[in-house]
Amino acid sequence: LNQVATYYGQGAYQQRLSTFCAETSLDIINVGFVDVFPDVGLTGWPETNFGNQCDGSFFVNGDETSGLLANCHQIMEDIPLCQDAGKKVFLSLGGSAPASGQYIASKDSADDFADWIWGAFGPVTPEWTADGLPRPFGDVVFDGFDLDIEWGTGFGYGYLAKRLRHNYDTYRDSNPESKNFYLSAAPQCYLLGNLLTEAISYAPFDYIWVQFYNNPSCSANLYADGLPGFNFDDWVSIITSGANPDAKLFVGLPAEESEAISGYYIDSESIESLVNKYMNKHPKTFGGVMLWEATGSYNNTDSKGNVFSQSVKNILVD
Ligand SMILES: CNC(=N)NC(=O)NC
Repeated sequence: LNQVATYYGQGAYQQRLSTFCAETSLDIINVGFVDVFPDVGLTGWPETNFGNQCDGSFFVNGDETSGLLANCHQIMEDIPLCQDAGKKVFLSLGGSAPASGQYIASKDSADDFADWIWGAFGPVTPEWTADGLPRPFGDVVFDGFDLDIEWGTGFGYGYLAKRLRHNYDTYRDSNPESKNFYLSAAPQCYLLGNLLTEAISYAPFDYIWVQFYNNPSCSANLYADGLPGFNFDDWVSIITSGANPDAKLFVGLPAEESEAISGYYIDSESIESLVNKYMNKHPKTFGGVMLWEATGSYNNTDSKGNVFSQSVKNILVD
């Protein structure tokens, strides 16, 4: 079924996550971000940033203060509400800042990073807690992990994704009753020098939400303006020739005018035309729409009082 995905964690004056758990149009919520990776993180741990949602205290690692937020109680309390409402909640790695944060030094450190993320944010294991390692969201178990890679050289992200998949598969082999886990990625829409296309060819992602905004050569506004360049077809080819040819491709779009560079927001009429064309052109690969981001969508209501994600959902399912 065509789904709506969004991001939560960086919205201006955002409300707690439960507000968006109650939004029936949202199917997948990416909570962002793990914005600094261990090779460059304080004390060798990843660092996190969830906007206005935490109390500013950080975990201590040995006798050093890390950059890992320790008290984000509202997010911890609310993720189960979203999951009970049938939504998938992913933890997003990356984000748009800091530029220096998304560095992976080697394959070994990519594997170590994946193991750390799995231990801290995946299923609760006695070993992890016995080692006194942190569970920033307690017993909350994310449904998957998202790579929102905006910076770096491209190195390591495929290894990171593949190791996460390995960890899922190993865990499910010994816990066959456990829920499924998912991998997603949010590449920019340009192809030359793209930081995630190699990872997509190497590791089996389940969802690819391409950022068809803020990029002059390939964004959705070109389609809306009747101009060439919108490259959804190219992304279908990348996915169908990648490690998971059945991955779903989402059209990534701004949720309101102010959440993208001027000119890149397209309205629901344009989205309806674009969705109708590409959903029918690629029925197997078309998966839905991703909106950046939840608070912007919530503030962007139409004449009928529908928030933007609801307008988009109505287009997808009608
Ligand atoms: C300002 N940062 C972003 N727009 N980031 C994204 O859209 N990530 C999917």
